[in-house]
Amino acid sequence: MAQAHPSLFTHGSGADPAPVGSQRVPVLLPMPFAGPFDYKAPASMALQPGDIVSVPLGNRRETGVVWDTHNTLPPDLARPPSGKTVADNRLRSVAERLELPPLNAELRQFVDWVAAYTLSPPGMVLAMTLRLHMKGSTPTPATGWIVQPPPAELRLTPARQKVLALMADGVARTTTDIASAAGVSAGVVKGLADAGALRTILLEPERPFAQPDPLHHPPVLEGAQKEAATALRQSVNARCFSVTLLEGVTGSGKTEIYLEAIAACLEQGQQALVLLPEIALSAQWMDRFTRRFGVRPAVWHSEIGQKARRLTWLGAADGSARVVVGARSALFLPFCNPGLIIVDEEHESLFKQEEGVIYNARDMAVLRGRLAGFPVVVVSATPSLETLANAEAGRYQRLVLPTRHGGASLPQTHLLDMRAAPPPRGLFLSPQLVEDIASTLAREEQAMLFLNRRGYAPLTLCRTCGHRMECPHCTAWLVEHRNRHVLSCHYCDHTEPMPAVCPTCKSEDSLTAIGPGIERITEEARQLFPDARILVMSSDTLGGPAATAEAVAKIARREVDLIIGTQIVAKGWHFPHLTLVGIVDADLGLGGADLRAGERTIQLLHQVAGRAGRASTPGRVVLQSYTPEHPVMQALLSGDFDQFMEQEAEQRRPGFWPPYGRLAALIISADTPQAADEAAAQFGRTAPYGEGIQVLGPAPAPLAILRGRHRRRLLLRTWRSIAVQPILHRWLGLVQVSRHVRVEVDVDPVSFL
Ligand SMILES: Nc1ncnc2c1ncn2[C@@H]1O[C@H](COP(=O)(O)OP(=O)(O)OP(=O)(O)O)[C@@H](O)[C@H]1O
Ligand SMILES: [Zn+2]
Repeated sequence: MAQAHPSLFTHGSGADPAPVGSQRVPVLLPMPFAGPFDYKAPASMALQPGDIVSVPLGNRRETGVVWDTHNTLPPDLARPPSGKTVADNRLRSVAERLELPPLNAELRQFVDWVAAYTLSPPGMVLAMTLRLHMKGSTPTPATGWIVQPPPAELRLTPARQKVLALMADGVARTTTDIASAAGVSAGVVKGLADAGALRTILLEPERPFAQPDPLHHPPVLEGAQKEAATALRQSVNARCFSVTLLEGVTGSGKTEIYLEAIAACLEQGQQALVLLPEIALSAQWMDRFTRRFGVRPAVWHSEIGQKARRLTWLGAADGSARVVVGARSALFLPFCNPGLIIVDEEHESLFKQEEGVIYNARDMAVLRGRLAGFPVVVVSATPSLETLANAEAGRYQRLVLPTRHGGASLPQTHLLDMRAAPPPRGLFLSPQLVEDIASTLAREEQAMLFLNRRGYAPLTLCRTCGHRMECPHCTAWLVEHRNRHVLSCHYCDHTEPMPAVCPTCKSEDSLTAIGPGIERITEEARQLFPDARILVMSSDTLGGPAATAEAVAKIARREVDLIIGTQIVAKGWHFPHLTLVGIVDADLGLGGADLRAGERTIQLLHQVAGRAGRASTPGRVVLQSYTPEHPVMQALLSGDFDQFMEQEAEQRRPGFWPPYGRLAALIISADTPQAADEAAAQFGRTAPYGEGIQVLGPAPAPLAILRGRHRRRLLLRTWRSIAVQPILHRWLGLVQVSRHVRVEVDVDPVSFL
């Protein structure tokens, strides 16, 4: 596995002669190299795989992990061997072993597999695991003292005897603690240490995590809930790999039920991880957890701050963080005793990381469970076709909660044909929907309008010359944000002031907003319902978790009448007084050639609809659509999600589209269209072929220019029985691209942009 140091890495101090009794170890660095580098270490360091070490690299010091010398990958995923071995006498030395818990074998294997599956450098996957306090200074953990058998000649003074009596219990203590507890000076402690009667030991790290109590407040379960909870508890108690799909209509108690699986996991002393698609929107979830277990869970996401990251990382590693709830990256925490992973809203595309290591956290959670031998539970009201196919094939167990908890009924759905009853010109809410909102507000119930589009208008057009305002760096229209008087690109950071005249024909007052974003819907709603208390929920208006939590609390306190929001409002919120959900543009998302456009639309709209009528008052959902005959609209109307998914399956099966076949995308990007075309053509010429193997493209990506880079795509499609990784390895090996061309590999693509 280990590969040669490029000469770059052996300059500087040069190689020291290998001392007798030194050990040769591969060290994986959190960087995009093809594999670990060999280093040498004095045998006295006694390095083991998993130890976190500091090593020289060029003239820097880097933190890495002693890696395994043997290959842990299955043949399908194995990489072609790389590099040659460096001679012993040219090896550089490991500088030190850091006082951090080692990465266990299960995690190292997981890193290797994820790297191999996604065709990423293993160091980049390791970086996700190490990403904590490694940058900058390593923390110096507190050290203390512990007794060891004293040498025979130890001189025993009364002060020393006091210390030894205190320390006889074997508990480690700091110098200060010993001095004050034994009533002696610090010098006495030092004297005993120098005499060999005490030795230093690392003190246990801080334990900031209170222990969740599985018996704190268990729910009363009946019927299907009880059966599902029992089945989940059995899976957890079996302590072996399994995957269970927990499927249930919105408001059926899925969260409540998987908390029971966590309780079972806690009861047997293991750790549980819960992955949520958007942890910043989890205020209500945290409260539920706290009610159930008496304490808050450990939290992991990109915005928790250095200290919290470090503590959670160490808590995962030493087992003191018993339950971690996090975004997808939490999957790479070094759990010492994992017993369960829950993937809530498993169908969410947010589980797919689209940059750096391109991976799907749901699928990799299943992999981690398989490698380490513990159960994984995937949860959804509208499972992905991938998961349904796994359930159908018997690979996943399937548990179903068919009804809402507490006798609440599912909302009634009404489909408004916008062709027959259009809104007034320039407006977007149809008379019927307006009437529904008015009567809901009159009953002092809450209503919600959903439109998955930020800003005021998605397109600004010159009425005189037809010029469209586009991003100078992307193939995308600029979105008007009227509150801020700017046009902004939703794919890059570009923002510009709203121009007064058309940039092309210089006409004044000719630029027109086309189509609605939620700002525009809000404007319309304010005119229609001047007395309503309106709350806008989008990432533009909610600055972060605290603001979101406050907004949610306001809704719960009934200080809001009408909620207007983007997909943020679709999340698992429980708003008991919300009885009407209006979907402004149900067709949005169905355009384009995305394989999963229909599936994704139904999942999103079903989830939004599920916010209505969750308590005693029944809910109502109004869908505004210009294509009411579309199968997605019909399925939303009938509520027959299963039937819709069966139709989806029938459409994908014959062409070997996932989940009945495999896909991998190559995304080629370059500074100029020529360079991109040239590289893409090379991949086209060397494209793999054979029975069950097909390559589509090269073709310009729908986002043909992104952040100034020109993008081309190729799509490899194979039969399910054919692994794409070896094909991709061979293919990538055939093409030499220039340094300015970037090739990204996306195995199991979710986005086709
Ligand atoms: N057995 C139970 N005892 C008491 N309350 C329950 C029980 N089951 C569910 N609930 C309550 O019913 C509401 C809906 O449950 P929950 O949020 O778990 O459903 P869900 O299926 O996860 O919903 P969604 O998919 O819409 O997020 C919650 O307020 C929850 O606390
Ligand atoms: Zn842009």
